[in-house]
Amino acid sequence: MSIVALNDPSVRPSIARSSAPEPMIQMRGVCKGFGSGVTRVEVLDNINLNVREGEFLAIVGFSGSGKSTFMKLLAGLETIDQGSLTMEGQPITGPNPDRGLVFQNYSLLPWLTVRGNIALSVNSVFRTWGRGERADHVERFIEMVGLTHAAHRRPHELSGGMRQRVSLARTLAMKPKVLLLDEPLSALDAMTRSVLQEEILKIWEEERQTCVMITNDVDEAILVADRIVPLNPGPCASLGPAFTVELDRPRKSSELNHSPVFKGLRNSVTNYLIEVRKKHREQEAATMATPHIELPDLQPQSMKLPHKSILNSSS
Ligand SMILES: Nc1ncnc2c1ncn2[C@@H]1O[C@H](COP(=O)(O)OP(=O)(O)OP(=O)(O)O)[C@@H](O)[C@H]1O
Repeated sequence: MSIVALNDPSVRPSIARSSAPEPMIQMRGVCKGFGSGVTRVEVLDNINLNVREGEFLAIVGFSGSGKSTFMKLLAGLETIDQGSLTMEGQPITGPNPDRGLVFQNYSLLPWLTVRGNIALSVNSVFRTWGRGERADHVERFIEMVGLTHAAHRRPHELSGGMRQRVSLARTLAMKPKVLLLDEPLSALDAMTRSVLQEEILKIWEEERQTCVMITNDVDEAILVADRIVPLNPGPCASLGPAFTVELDRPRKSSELNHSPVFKGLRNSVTNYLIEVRKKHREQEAATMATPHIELPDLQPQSMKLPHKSILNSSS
């Protein structure tokens, strides 16, 4: 396991080496906040990150730290306030089929079947392809996520895990250069989650797309990723040190549990997260501590009014 401090100014970023290939995604000094005036929230602060072509990168962090905001910036659904964010050297200014996003909440069209939902995306991206070619492509991705038997069903006839598979197939079928996975499995039960983790991994091993996955599950991050980067607690969340996952592929969760490398890495990442949260809470407590205020020595006055009889008008 090796650790590279991304935010440590003494560590030279990889772009400084002329022989290094240009990263697929590059973030430099990225800041993002919402609102204005007193309601302004600074969510992300000085984010610096390179994602290499073909790399599987996992971002782990706490709830509310800004993980979805981070992903929306990569997807082009939100724009940065400061810094630079590029893909293949070009600024990311809006959504693009080159960046496919899979959400936690699969937004499938309820009136279309599994096949129809996937075909809709395929038809919109591959307009120049012949009808047969597009249909074959759709079937290939239905098969890839193991839904051939349910291709004719509508979303309400599917389980949560099956819907998430459709969502994944729909995005994969558009052949994005970068796959963005925003906690795609967090709404699923442990068993389904574990099956889908291995499926995502299998598909990624076949396709080797650049992939950025957000997760709050350290074990999941180690199973899938080449590198794990923690997102420190917000507001003003910054990235922590990158942990390299030095485990051979293909990986299986049942086998990893016995690996000393896995256990060591899990301890390192978890300890980092615990420590950073503890520090954050201490800082919060220090800033929220009530200042000692000297009150003036005032004597209470009687607020009693002279006695009056109140007569009921109806009597
Ligand atoms: N459009 C928005 N307008 C105002 N504030 C926002 C907006 N989007 C996010 N925020 C705020 O930014 C902060 C981070 O939100 P975000 O959804 O990115 O966190 P998260 O880490 O994904 O959270 P969770 O794990 O709970 O989904 C929160 O305080 C949230 O209220």
